[in-house]
Amino acid sequence: MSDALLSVQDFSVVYDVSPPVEAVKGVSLQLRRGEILGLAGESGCGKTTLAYGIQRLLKPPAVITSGEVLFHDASGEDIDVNSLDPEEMRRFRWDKVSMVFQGAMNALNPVVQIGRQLDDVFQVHRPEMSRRQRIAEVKELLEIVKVGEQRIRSYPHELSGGMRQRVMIAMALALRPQLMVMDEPTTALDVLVQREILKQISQLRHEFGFSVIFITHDLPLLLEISDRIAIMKDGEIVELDTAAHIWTNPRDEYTKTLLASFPRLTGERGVVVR
Ligand SMILES: Nc1ncnc2c1ncn2[C@@H]1O[C@H](COP(=O)(O)OP(=O)(O)OP(=O)(O)O)[C@@H](O)[C@H]1O
Repeated sequence: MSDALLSVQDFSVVYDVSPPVEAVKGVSLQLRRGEILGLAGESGCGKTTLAYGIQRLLKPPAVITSGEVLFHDASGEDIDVNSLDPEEMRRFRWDKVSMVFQGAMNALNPVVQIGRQLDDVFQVHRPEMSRRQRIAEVKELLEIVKVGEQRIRSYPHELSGGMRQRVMIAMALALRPQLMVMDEPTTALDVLVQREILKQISQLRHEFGFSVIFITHDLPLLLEISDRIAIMKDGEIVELDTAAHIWTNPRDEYTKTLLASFPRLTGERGVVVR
């Protein structure tokens, strides 16, 4: 596929405990450049293990037992993620991929102004930038995520939960990654704030061209935001299709069960403009 960003082939992860847990079993998928791929499925089906595993973020007792992960870099180079040494892996994670975790907004340092925390990202990873350039970038980022540059000197506690999560998204965007992995990024927020943020993520990926892997057990939410959705069950992807097809024409029995477990309030799909 010419517009693929990530190709995952026969990827398996086992937690080496007694008895061993086969958390991800022979998963293959391709993520396209600029798309939002939703990863859905009930708790424990392996979503997080898969998303972390393809970035090699898992720790023992997790063992990757099979699989290839190829990152098709914007430069044209194909990067075999499994073959990177620790230093290359560290740089790969910062330069190409970024993560937004559930409750990430609580990860901000409470005693440091948010502008300063964003500035730190550039100081560490773009040491060649001048102070003036960094401040300009930080202000721009705060504008992009609609926090507003006037908040540059705010402390986290002076911001709402939604605003803090936007700051975390700004941080994830800072180095212009090609892939953003979001693990239940808006779960802790109320529904309206959540929608606003999702809408913005969707617009930003058009603007900046990054792809998103969006993990949640909230299938209705995924139907709104995703281009395609992978449904996981017991470590396997049982169906992968466009959000429209999953909604109107689910083929797998488990997908149907999952859809039926959510009330259909409006009968229509989609509040978020994709
Ligand atoms: N450190 C661990 N040791 C042993 N088993 C684990 C470990 N971490 C996860 N598992 C098991 O691996 C399976 C997949 O877990 P995973 O967290 O990837 O699922 P998930 O779909 O992301 O769930 P959730 O939505 O609850 O986060 C589960 O059966 C879980 O119990």
